[in-house]
Amino acid sequence: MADKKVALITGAGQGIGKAIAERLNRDGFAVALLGRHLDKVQAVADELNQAGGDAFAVQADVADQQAVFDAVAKVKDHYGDFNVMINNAGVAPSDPIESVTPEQLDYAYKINVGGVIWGTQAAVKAFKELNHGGKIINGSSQAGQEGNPNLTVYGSTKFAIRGITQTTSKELAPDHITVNAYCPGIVKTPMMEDIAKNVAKEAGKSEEWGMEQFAKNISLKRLSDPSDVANLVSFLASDDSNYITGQSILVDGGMVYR
Ligand SMILES: NC(=O)C1=CN([C@@H]2O[C@H](COP(=O)(O)OP(=O)(O)OC[C@H]3O[C@@H](n4cnc5c(N)ncnc54)[C@H](O)[C@@H]3O)[C@@H](O)[C@H]2O)C=CC1
Ligand SMILES: CC(=O)C(C)=O
Repeated sequence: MADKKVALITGAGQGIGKAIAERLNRDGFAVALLGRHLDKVQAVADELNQAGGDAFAVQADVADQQAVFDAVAKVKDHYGDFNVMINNAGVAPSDPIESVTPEQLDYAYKINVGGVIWGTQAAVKAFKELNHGGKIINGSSQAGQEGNPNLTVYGSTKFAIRGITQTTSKELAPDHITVNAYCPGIVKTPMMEDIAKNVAKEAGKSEEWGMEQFAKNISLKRLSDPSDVANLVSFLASDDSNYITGQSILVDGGMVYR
C-alpha cells in the first residue's frame, strides 16, 4: 500500500489536466497521468519525477471503456492503492447549431460523457477492491451551467456531466465515495485557443476578437490560468471537502452566478 494517496488525472498532457497533476503532486499525492498519447503524458511525468515528485504515465482513450478499466487497474497495481479519480479529459467542438454533424455529436459524447462514465465505473471498481471509499472529480464547465453560443454540442456534454455528478453522488454515497465537479470559465489552454480561433473564423474576425467574446463578462477582468482550476481541484481532492458531494462548483472569475 502506497504511503501517499494516489490520484489519477485524465487528459493530463497539457492545459488544466497538467496543472492539476502538478498541484496534486505538490500537495503530496502520487499522481497517475492518463492521456491518449503516451509520449505526452510521459514527458509531464518525467518533469514531475525529476523535480522530486511521484508520477506515473498511462495511455488510454477515455472513450474506450476497457482501456479505462485497464489503465485504472494498472495504476492500482503500480501504487498498491487508489484514492481520487479526476475525469478531466474533454474535447470542444465549437460550431453554430446549423453545422453540427452526427460524427461531431458522436465524437464529443463518447469522450466527454462516455469518458466520465467509464472513469467513474473503473474508479468505483478499484475503490471497492481496496475496501475503502474515494473521491471522483469531474470536469464540467461554465458552459455546463449557462448556454454559450456556438457550443451546443460541447455545452450539452458539460450539462450532462453535472447530471452524472449529482446522480452518481447519490448512488455512491453508501460506499463512502463522494462525487463533485469543477466548472471553469475561460482558461488559457490549447482548447480555449482553438475555440476562440473557430468562433473568430466563422465571424471573419481575429483570434483576439474570438477570445474577447468569451472574456468580456468576467467580473474579475482577467482570463483564468490553469492553476486557478487546479486550486479548486486540490480542495476537492483533500479531506477538507469530505462533507461535500454532488456539487458542481464554478471557478470562473465571476461569469455565471448561481
Ligand atoms: N480551457 C477552458 O477554458 C475550459 C476547459 N474546460 C474543461 O476542462 C478540461 C480540460 O480542458 P483543457 O485543458 O482546456 O483542454 P486541452 O485540449 O488543452 O487538454 C485536454 C487534454 O485531454 C486529452 N484528451 C482529449 N480527448 C481524450 C481522450 N479521448 N482520451 C484521453 N485523453 C484525451 C487531450 O489530448 C489533451 O491533452 C476539459 O474537460 C474541458 O472541457 C472547462 C471549462 C473551460
Ligand atoms: C471551453 C469552455 O468550457 C468554455 C468556453 O466555457
